Amino acid sequence: MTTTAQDNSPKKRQRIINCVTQLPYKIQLGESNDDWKISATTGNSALYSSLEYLQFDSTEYEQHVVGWTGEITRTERNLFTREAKEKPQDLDDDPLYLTKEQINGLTTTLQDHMKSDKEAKTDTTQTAPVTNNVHPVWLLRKNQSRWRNYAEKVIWPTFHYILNPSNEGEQEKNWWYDYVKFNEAYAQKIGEVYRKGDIIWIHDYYLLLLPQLLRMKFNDESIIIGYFHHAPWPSNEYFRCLPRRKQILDGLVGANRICFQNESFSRHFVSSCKRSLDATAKKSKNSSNSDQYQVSVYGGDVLVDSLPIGVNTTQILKDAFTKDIDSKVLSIKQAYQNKKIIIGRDRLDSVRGVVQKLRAFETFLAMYPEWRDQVVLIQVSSPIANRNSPQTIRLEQQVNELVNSINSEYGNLNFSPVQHYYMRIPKDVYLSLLRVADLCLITSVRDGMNTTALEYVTVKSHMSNFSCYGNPLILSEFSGSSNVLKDAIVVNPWDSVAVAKSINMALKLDKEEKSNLESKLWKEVPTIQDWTNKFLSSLKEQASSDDDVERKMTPALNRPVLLENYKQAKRRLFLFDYDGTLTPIVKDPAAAIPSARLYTILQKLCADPHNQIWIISGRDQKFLNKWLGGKLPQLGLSAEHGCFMKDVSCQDWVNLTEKVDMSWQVRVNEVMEEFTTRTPGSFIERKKVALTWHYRRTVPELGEFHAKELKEKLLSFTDDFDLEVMDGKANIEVRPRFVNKGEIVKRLVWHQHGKPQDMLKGISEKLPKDEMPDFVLCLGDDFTDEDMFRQLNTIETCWKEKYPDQKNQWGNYGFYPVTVGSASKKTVAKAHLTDPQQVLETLGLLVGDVSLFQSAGTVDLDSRGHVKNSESSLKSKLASKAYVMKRSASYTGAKV
Ligand SMILES: O=P(O)(O)OC[C@H]1O[C@H](O[C@H]2O[C@H](CO)[C@@H](O)[C@H](O)[C@H]2O)[C@H](O)[C@@H](O)[C@@H]1O
Ligand SMILES: [Mg+2]
Repeated sequence: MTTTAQDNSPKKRQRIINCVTQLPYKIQLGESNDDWKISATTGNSALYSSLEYLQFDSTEYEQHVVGWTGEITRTERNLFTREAKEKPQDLDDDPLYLTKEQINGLTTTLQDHMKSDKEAKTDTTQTAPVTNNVHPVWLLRKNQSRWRNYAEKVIWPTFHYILNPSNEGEQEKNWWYDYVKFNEAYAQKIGEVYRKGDIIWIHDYYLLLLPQLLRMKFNDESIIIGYFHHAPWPSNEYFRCLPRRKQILDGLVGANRICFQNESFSRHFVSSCKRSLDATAKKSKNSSNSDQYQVSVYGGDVLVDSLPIGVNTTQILKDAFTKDIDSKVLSIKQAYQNKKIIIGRDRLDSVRGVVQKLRAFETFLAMYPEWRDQVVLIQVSSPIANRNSPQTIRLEQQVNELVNSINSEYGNLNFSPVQHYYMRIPKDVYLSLLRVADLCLITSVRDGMNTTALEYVTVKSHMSNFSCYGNPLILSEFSGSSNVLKDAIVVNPWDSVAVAKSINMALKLDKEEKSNLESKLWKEVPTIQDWTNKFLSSLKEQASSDDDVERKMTPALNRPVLLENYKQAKRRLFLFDYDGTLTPIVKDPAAAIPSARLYTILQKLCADPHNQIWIISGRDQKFLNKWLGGKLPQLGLSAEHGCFMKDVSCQDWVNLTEKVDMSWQVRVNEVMEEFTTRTPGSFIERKKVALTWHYRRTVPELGEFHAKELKEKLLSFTDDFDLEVMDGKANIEVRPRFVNKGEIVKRLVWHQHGKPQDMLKGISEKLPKDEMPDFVLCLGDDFTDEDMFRQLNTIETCWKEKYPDQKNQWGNYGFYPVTVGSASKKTVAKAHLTDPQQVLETLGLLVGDVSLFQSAGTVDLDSRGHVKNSESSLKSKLASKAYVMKRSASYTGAKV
């Protein structure tokens, strides 16, 4: 018998960086500025129980939580009782200048809090405690709720099918800038925490830009980012109303996996990507037999699917069946003796359907007089944060009016059929209500997942003394939960009569019918442990499958560095491809003409004497002259992938292929014509030298199939002529091998900056470094542009040897070879921008045409959300110092 040695060493756990909108704590600051009060927040119970599970019970993962501190409020002591209570101070006016020590102090307090939670909650020591695992995002500024505005006032309504007139006015623009900064602040914090091999998990719609920002930040091809969307995702007809729809989608598709609460939300998302990003998608089934999509966008792939969130069923049952709650259940029962109890608990906002519920209940009492005086509806409505908005005030009025009218119509001096509590209730009261209920009524008109429904079914799965087992649930078909709890009594909340009939039917169910329903429903409740593990293990799988194929992810272009380098450089060279880089790809080549915005930006770039701008394209001279050279003679042009050149501020073209034998054109043309006849919709673009066969307008499958065949046929004889056959974007191009875009780049970089070109002369590698460019931005989208990037990389290697001491402050020579397309595209470029729109935004940034916060990833921020080293950042630092001095003086009695 052989024995195997047991490995007792602790297993290395997979690190997870879990990014949530807000840490699960409410943070209050006492008058002394050092006295922190930390308590658990309410809401988001499902998500926070997933954090708890990873924190306390998971042996497989080491969790690090990154989250905003939330609005920090101040407390003051009551003079008589000495009790601390929230100061009714306007948060908008509190600048919250905290010193580094105070911030560190609070971070430690939060970490200790988490640790003591662990000690209190676990009785096992199977996992090593991770102490430094709470990483607060500090965004201390006046008006702390500013960070919520865009998410809550623009995104949330649209995602819940509420269209507010958006005029992209000043206010909304500022909200957007704050939203961008909020996401940037997370990227920065994650930058401090991230280690190679970590999995990053991002939650919900406050952080839609974060996936792409992280790609931009980390030069780590193996980084795995998962995003879970807790809210509904609307149909594209709604989503496309968002003025920033493209930036939002661009931000999200930086993730490897995007997951939703149900299949219809993921379908809507895919449709938004198809319409707004021109993405394609392949549908299949995942291991749980639900739809998943491989969405190809900007040449890379993202996995999109759904996984409904769950609740911590074990904990709920443990908490709900205690002696204390038994006695609470009994008191409620006694208060409503011989009456059926219907319960509802919702946030009072326009989508939770409280108004619909009350209308349905009113209809029920009208339709079924026999139930009057026999049924009570206990409705708990919790107030939302922004109670002062006109919509909320109107909603409160509507609810009050309905409650009053039902109670005056169907109640009497001793009894009111609707008991409305407009307040937040403690957990034990909530659990008592779930237990005591004969029926739970959920009539939301839109939600992602209604956890009350899941918690109710969980509680009803348990036998207890009060014959509360298995009571039914009425659930709105518009709630995300109806996709999960398929055996609930599903209703349309807008149809009061149908809901009334369902209430009647539900209350009349006998014990056996109820028990049957519950046993089906109970099986349908997902647990939070399962949800967390499934989500993370699929990300782990993705990470390991990507290891196999040695996936290389290209980081997004670091725009703060680019901008800084641009400002400092004196000899700037721009090398731009045209189609797919400066203009989007369109069906008809003749229609791909420069936009007014492109002209403006090129004009501004050209106007700076430090800049030399070249367009290096596959297009012919005629096209480039007509649309670019003719309008901006300062541009240098190169046509047909390097066959022709026109220097900056010069009219004449030089043909670099003059001495080449062109007899191959006849043969290539013949073959291309044969394929054009066989492939309806295809055509040949005949340039001076190159020939291009286009198949964008064919039936896609046929075009692709014939393109492959054509390429093989051309390759069989092109070697004899030393030709290159290139796979372009829905085209096959042929041109002489010895010219390519890389050759042009070589000539332009190894050149005295600003001096005219001698096109027929070779290059000299003996030039002093300070006569050549100190900033080269090279942008291209296509296979042929790789020659440019490769050339720049070669020159960089050469310069490293030749001029090792002449690097700039970033440790390089200012070369930016950037591909236009997704991060997962195969390229030798060092960075990527997603599409021509992002190209223009980036160039706009350089010429001061675009605000720093128009799009994400343009600047670095300080911990208060100011641009690092900017005037406002410095001002804020000074104000903070003055504030701290004043405070300490007021404590010591000294004068400042
Ligand atoms: O080097 P580029 O400036 O990127 O030019 C490459 C080719 O672009 C053009 O074709 C491509 O763009 C068309 C317009 O969007 C599109 O309809 C076509 O399917 C693409 O292949 C151009 O027609 C070619 O001559 C260029 O070589
Ligand atoms: Mg191109």
